[in-house]
Amino acid sequence: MSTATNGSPLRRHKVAIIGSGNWGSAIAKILAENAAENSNLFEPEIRMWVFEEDYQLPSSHPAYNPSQHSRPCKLSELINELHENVKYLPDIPLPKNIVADPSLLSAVKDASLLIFNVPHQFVAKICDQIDGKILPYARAISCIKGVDVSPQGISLFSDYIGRKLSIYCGALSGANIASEVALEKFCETTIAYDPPGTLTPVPEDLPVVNHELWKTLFHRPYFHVSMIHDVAGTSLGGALKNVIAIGAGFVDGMGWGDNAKAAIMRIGILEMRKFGLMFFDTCRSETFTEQSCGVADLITSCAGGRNHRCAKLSVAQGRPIEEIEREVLNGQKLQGTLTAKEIYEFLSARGKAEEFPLMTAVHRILIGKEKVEDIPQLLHSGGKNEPSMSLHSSQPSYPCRRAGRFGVHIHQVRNSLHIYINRVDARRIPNMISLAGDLEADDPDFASDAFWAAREPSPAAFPQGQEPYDPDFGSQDNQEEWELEITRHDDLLEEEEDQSDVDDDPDDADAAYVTVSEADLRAWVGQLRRGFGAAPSAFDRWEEPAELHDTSFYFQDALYEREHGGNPDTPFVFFVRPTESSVDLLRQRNSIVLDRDRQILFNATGWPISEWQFRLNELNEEEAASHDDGPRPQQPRGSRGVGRFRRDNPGSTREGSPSPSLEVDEILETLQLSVDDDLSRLFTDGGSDGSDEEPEYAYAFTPAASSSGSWLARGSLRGGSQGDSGDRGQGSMASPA
Ligand SMILES: NC(=O)C1=CN([C@@H]2O[C@H](COP(=O)(O)OP(=O)(O)OC[C@H]3O[C@@H](n4cnc5c(N)ncnc54)[C@H](O)[C@@H]3O)[C@@H](O)[C@H]2O)C=CC1
Ligand SMILES: O=C(CO)COP(=O)(O)O
Repeated sequence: MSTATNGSPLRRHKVAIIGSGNWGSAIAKILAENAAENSNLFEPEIRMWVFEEDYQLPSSHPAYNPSQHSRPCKLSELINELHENVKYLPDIPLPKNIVADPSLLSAVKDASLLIFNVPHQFVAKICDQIDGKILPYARAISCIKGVDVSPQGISLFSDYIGRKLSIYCGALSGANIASEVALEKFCETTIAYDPPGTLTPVPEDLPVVNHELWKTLFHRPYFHVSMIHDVAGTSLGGALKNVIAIGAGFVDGMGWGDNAKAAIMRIGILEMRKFGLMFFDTCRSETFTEQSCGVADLITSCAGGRNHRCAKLSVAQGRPIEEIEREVLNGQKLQGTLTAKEIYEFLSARGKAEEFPLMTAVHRILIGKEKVEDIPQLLHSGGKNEPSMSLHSSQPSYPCRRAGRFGVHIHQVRNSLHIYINRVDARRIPNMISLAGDLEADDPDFASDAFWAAREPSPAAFPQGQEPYDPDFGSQDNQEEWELEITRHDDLLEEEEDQSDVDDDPDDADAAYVTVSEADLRAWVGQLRRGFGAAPSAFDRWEEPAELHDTSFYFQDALYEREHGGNPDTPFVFFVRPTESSVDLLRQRNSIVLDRDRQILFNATGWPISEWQFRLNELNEEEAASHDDGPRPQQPRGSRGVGRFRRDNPGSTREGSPSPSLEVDEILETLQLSVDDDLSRLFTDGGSDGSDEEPEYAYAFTPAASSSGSWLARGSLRGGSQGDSGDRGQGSMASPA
């Protein structure tokens, strides 16, 4: 690592905040205070992007100067002159190291830490503007309370931002009414940050971006930060409570009193949690019940938030909420009205609106389809729609398939869940071990630190506590399997009676038996999936993501996707030996990276990893079948060339060795894929440097829709020529030796 002689990194992070509304300005104040106090880590100046507008400073303002302020001035100029956001956060002095910048591009230029803090309806446009204009190794936090809903499904703004800009974005959310925070009244907040291991590395001369760094940037004596990993739960808490707060405002507007509001809040938190667990399989139940971003934010928002206030006034005065918003908020924006609509449309499209009676009622009242007076009836369904956590569903079951070389296999045997996982795969799953350690253990050995210590990969494998890319991944040495058998609490008795039926092996030192609550089980399965790179945008395809079935979870997803037709635009990239620069480009292009043995190294596509595994297994099977119905012959490493394909003769001309492993043109045809021209620039001719090394071919597929012809780029990458391995911090991907 490049450091000064005293061991400190050579450079400091430059922080930019995108947004300068009520919360944007309050957060900018916090950032500026902490940047000034931690000048070893951060450049003191905080750039704050201001959506420019003219503002007439009131003559009552103490700094009003008739020669300057008699006419409307640019808001950014007023902020820089008066060190106060006179429109969106009046009467709060801002630190002088905040620089208001009306140019978005100039505000984000050279910033390695980006804080997004705008009303959610403006995010897409902002991302469009800065796409490709930010540092590739930037890391971000979204303070936005909303969700991104499109016809394809729902995703978190943190994910949206990350995907759009090819960076990683975590989330900050909490019980944080901006005006109170700005007055430095004590509160708590939650920051969720859980980056994958495949990002463009943060340069070594900058401080490592981890939980500690984010905490240093945000924590204040009056603003207590709790760092967690559950980005979905954190973001959803902030987004969904806005809808519930409108419901609370309705009943307050009716004057129904505190009991009624408590009922709304109780049902609200259950619906929020149910929504999170149903549609986001990394979501943890306790994020809603234990964190500031969950129940605490719901309480404060139902008491003093803008959504609550405007809904209450709207009912009390019998006027549309939009009118009240314009009248009382002076340009600030409600998030709950739009979120209510988005959530309703999302649920309706999936036939789930009835299962969320409160959120549904709020939206239908807002659009005039129901009456506030009818809220009690709308919520009462004889318990039918009470948010519940049933594990059983009417999902079809699919035949179980073995995940084979792809590491994890999850299989239900009677009432328990068997997870087979190899050691290297386990390493790739952040927190898997600590998560398992958290579970209530049935077996004292399993619970013991020694059990896990014996299995924990060496700390060297986790620089700065992060998971690295493992160049040995897939090698024979690392195929040792663990078997974890997980049993639900409520099935324990039954299970005990039936022990003889359970497929276990008490002599197997790597087998462990855990009793797990349903919430933990869901979270854990989510964690497993996410560890394998399942893109969050795929979550909406899993109607009941963590249901137990007599089948493998992975293939259920894959089959579900297949049955529903899939997406012809889904990219498919098959690639060998990633280098840092190529990985970077492939990430930007929604690609998946495989190694020579078709092990998935990372997945930056919108498809769940399961889909890839499914396809790859199919390929393996087809391939095996095409070899005298026997197993695929093992090729020495580096020799698994697949033949050469030329653009001028689409998908048919081959030279060099015939393909022992893959009929690429058939795949292209079957999957209706073509190759992205741009990707071909990644590849150089293997062996042209005179080395003896076998060229390692790269296969890059992108959707046919993006290109008129169907052809394949061919190239090879030479391993180990990429210089900096960048094996530090989250997001590093070491160059193969
Ligand atoms: N205000 C609060 O107490 C809290 C707000 N939040 C969340 O923070 C996010 C940002 O909210 P606030 O800072 O309060 O914003 P705000 O409600 O003060 O909204 C006004 C902001 O939107 C900007 N704006 C208006 N039109 C725009 C456009 N076309 N493009 C881009 N920007 C435009 C304005 O310049 C101003 O900065 C929201 O998601 C909100 O839910 C989170 C915690 C507390
Ligand atoms: O999120 C908030 C408090 O945590 C503020 O909510 P409102 O947008 O309803 O004011």
